[in-house]
Amino acid sequence: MAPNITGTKAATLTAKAPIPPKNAYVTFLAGNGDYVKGVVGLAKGLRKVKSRYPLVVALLPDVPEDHRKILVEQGCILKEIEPVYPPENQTQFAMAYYVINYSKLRIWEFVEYSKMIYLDGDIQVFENIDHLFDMEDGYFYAVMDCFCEKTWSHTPQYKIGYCQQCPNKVQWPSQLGPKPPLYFNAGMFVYEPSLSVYQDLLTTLRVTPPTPFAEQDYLNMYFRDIYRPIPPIYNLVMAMLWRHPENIELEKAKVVHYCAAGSKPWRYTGKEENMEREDIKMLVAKWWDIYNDESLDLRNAVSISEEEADEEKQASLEQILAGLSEAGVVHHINAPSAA
Ligand SMILES: O=c1ccn([C@@H]2O[C@H](COP(=O)(O)OP(=O)(O)O)[C@@H](O)[C@H]2O)c(=O)[nH]1
Ligand SMILES: OC[C@H]1O[C@H](O[C@@H]2[C@@H](O)[C@H](O)[C@@H](O)[C@H](O)[C@@H]2O)[C@H](O)[C@@H](O)[C@H]1O
Ligand SMILES: [Mn+2]
Repeated sequence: MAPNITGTKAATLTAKAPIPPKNAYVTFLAGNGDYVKGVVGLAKGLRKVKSRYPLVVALLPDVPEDHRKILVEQGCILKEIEPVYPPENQTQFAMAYYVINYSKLRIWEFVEYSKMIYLDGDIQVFENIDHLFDMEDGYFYAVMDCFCEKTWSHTPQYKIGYCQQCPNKVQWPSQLGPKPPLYFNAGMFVYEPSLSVYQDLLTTLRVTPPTPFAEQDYLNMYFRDIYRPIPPIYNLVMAMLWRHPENIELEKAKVVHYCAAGSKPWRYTGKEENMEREDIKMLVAKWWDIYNDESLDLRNAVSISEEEADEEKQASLEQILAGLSEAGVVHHINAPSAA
């Protein structure tokens, strides 16, 4: 017969301790190519900045076993997802491979996490951004994109030279209708997983004609009413360096997005337009410094932190003993047995 517990004891027993919010970073990996290097670099970069949260990798079934093993060894949490395809279409995507990027939508299903920061695999985090998880709930946070690269030549804004990064340089002509709403780069965003939003994203996608920037266009349309721009230091869209240098303070960039043509560090040749710039060479070298830093591999980072913990324990023990002897307390430490 269970004891009859009443009053405050019952209340304390039944009152559940508030469940702390579970946050995580998440990235997306598809194919058996070299983007896995981007994800390894990202995992090591987050470790270097001592982020408190894990990196989840949403990966397509075509990611091979050896790549998965490498990611697990770097401490990533792997979650296999099924691809998401847009409705039948004749769209000319800005890059043909963008069609697989609709699969990013699966990350709204990761409801074991209360808030997540999505980062493309071609992104590196050079300073801790954990504080972004503390921003007000209920909004979609991301950095504004730029319309000046050739990849935008299909758009009216490109054709008239309008860009949201310098809205007063070329006025938006009223005959083209309302000015385009603020538009974010979908390589980095702060969002809250939700099954109802996830279902609605997939349902709405079925009746939304695809457009050149694939899921980036779609996410901009879908979250347009709750989108809140955050400063470019949280997603330096590389082309900003030559398109809008007046909006960029490179030394303050906490997150760098290697999205300009030819800037992927693991494929960098320096031959494409703008790739011979000193700032690009510096950013690519910074990415490789982290990727090649073996002390940031999980297997080494753990042993180093264990060593540091032992050293700290030893130091605090010596401090306590010093304090005791100052107070005249004689203490005996059994010498380790000679055996
Ligand atoms: O073959 C590919 C292409 C893309 N991606 C993932 O999809 C993201 C978006 O593609 P990408 O960054 O190349 O687009 P960009 O930002 O350069 O336009 C990448 O960062 C990767 O996380 C991938 O894993 N394998
Ligand atoms: O699938 C569409 C992609 O669109 C975006 O790519 C960039 C890239 O194309 C640059 O070259 C452009 O200059 C930039 O504007 C554009 O946003 C996202 O970074 C990527 O994560 C993904 O959403
Ligand atoms: Mn990218």
